[in-house]
Amino acid sequence: MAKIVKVKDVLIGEGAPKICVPMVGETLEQLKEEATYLRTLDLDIVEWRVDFFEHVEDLEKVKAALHEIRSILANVPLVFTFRSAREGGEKEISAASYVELNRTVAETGQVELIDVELFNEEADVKTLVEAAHKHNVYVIISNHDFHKTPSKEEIVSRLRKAQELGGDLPKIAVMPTNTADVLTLLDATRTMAEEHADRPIITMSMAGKGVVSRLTGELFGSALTFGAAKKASAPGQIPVTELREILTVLHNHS
Ligand SMILES: O=C1C[C@@](O)(C(=O)O)C[C@@H](O)[C@@H]1O
Repeated sequence: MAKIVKVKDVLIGEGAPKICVPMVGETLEQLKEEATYLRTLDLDIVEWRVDFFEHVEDLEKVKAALHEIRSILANVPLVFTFRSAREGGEKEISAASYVELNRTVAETGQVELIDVELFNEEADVKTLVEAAHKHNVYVIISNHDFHKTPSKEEIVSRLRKAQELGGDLPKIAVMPTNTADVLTLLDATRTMAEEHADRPIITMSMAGKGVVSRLTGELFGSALTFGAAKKASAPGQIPVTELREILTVLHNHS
């Protein structure tokens, strides 16, 4: 893992994993409250999980909400994520709407990163990477399996594909059914980070069994981890204050 991704003042890929906290508000009021609360926490990056937003299919309302969120968050880097229902999110939209939504937001210049799911048409992924990069927006290319943990080879191959497609931060989240699955994810992370990646990667094993993978990224090669504020966006996210303490202990003693 060589290159560092610098997002505003945050260096992803250097030192302890950076902490990203999702916003999951459904209304503009809830989002404003959430953003205000997040400003009081020790975190590095905020993710807007726009699939929770009641007006996600109205681009004007998405842009207006983004404007408000951006002004509250000030200099905190923001990831824009529409997580599809098939990958553990709240809603499903057409491929055309997905591209339009992400392209429009990337063009506003009000987010630093967008999350694009790997399992879209390859041409759509490429279009979004190009559009984002044109506006100096980084791209997380992500994949989620909420039911199982694929083999090590499959995890590495998906991360490599995300890298090949131009993702600045290849990411995968998988569900363990036993502790061996957690080891599979950690081993895949180590192999990808040490042997194939020329950029930071993000991995996690979800739910209770997988919590350890959200803490040990510095050792095994995952550069960013998701923590919860009031409400988690996926199983296994621990409160952000505890997360920072553990990451710091592991950083200072490794
Ligand atoms: O992809 C991810 C990772 C995640 O699913 C997690 O397991 O922490 C949480 C999501 O909000 C985010 O978009």
